[in-house]
Amino acid sequence: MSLQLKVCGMRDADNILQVAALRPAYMGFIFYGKSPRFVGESFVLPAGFPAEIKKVGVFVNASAETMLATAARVGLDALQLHGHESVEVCRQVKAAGLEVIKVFSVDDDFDFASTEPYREVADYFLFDTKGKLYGGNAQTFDWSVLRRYDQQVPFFLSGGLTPANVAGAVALDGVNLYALDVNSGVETAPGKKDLGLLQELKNNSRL
Ligand SMILES: O=C(O)c1ccccc1NCC(=O)[C@H](O)[C@H](O)COP(=O)(O)O
Repeated sequence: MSLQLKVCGMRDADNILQVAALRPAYMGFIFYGKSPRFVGESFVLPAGFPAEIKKVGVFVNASAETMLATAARVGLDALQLHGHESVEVCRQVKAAGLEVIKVFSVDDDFDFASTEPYREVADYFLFDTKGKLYGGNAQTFDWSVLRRYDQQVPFFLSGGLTPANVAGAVALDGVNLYALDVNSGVETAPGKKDLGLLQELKNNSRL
């Protein structure tokens, strides 16, 4: 399986369709009211959104009921759980037929054993940089810690990816890397992706 790309934190209809034309495998929409990229309560996808791009709802400590209602209304394919969601919440999401991407905030001392309870209920893990915010911290972590991860669940790598550093992420070998997740590193303002930066990131990563 070749490395996949997820573009996260999309919001505006025109920008969504422009980025969709570059065909990332996943696009993420943030349903967390305290994020500067919050899509709002009545978000809908613009007409013409390509069916082959997986639509990911990003949530922080929301109830399974709330998330599943949003997923059904918007037509989401996957949920990215960015808070302290329990294994049971992940199980309910998976049982509803959605992909589960469980997020872990990583620093030098991160203990990958904390992911183990989630391995039966997560399709993917997402390793993001531990920072002040739940997500969108625009900082990388030391990717060499990923060598300590030896489980079967494939992961998204996230946190501070930019056109300048993405080649280093692609070059990580011997780790169970499934996809790269980009956000603020290709923005001109929160939620607004720059097509030139995104194309540069794609060129530099050959994604
Ligand atoms: O981006 C946000 O504002 C955000 C807020 C709360 C939870 C998650 C959020 N983003 C989710 C993502 O998947 C980001 O792509 C990820 O955190 C990396 O962001 P960045 O460091 O800006 O590339």
